[in-house]
Amino acid sequence: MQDVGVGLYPSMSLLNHSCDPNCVIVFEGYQLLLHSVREIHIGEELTISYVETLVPTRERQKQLVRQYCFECDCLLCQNQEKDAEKLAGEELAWKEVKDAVNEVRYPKSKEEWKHVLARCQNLMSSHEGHLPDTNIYQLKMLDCAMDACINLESWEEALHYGSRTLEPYRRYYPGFHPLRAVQLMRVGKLQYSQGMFPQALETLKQAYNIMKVTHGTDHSQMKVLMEIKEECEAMMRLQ
Ligand SMILES: C[S@@+](CC[C@H](N)C(=O)[O-])C[C@H]1O[C@@H](n2cnc3c(N)ncnc32)[C@H](O)[C@@H]1O
Repeated sequence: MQDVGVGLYPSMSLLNHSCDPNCVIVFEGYQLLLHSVREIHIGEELTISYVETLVPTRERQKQLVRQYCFECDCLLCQNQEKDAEKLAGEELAWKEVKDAVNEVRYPKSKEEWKHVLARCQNLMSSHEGHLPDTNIYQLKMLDCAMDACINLESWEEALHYGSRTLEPYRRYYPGFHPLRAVQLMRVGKLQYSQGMFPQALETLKQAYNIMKVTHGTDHSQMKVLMEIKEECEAMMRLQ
């Protein structure tokens, strides 16, 4: 798996969509990089996902029709795998969480982040036991709470929310997925910040194994990842 040789493809805009694609596109500054995420046979079509694959089949399909005017009939759309799990829990609860998460606009100040965090904390405590972390709206809220805590420099609480996202990320972004690599890296950094060096190293190694495929070893994010990994190893040698 490697750089797909974009030279063969005159333009990335020629790539068709699959909800289970064999390639991903990642940014490097203003550059777009195309990487294969599984073995591709000669003559096989290269595909990317045009939409966030986390959302259930019906929503992905609606978005593809609305934005790209076609109906997807990939295998994932046909078997609707994981849809039930993605919407597990009480419907009234996840609909409230979905609305709340969709309302969040990127906060511009600490006060706004505090407000976002308080909203997430209230929702999580009122729906405790009614929504599993595998529900995608609960998952989005955990991500949102993690972002808020990072912006408010509440590292321990950020790690609490981030750790809870890892298992759902593993289920919903299997194989090599850039979002899972970045999430593992974020959680690994938080573990490092809390002095949890062996755990951080393990998480960062998982991030590395995915990122070398999705981003490539020369990517700037990979260099940042290697630096933290090395710092972590140094701290472990000192202990
Ligand atoms: C960015 S273009 C992709 C290249 C396009 N197929 C071409 O030959 O120029 C996006 C358009 O390709 C078509 N397309 C992409 N993926 C598709 C898929 N999985 N099934 C059907 N049509 C698709 C849709 O018409 C969509 O609006």
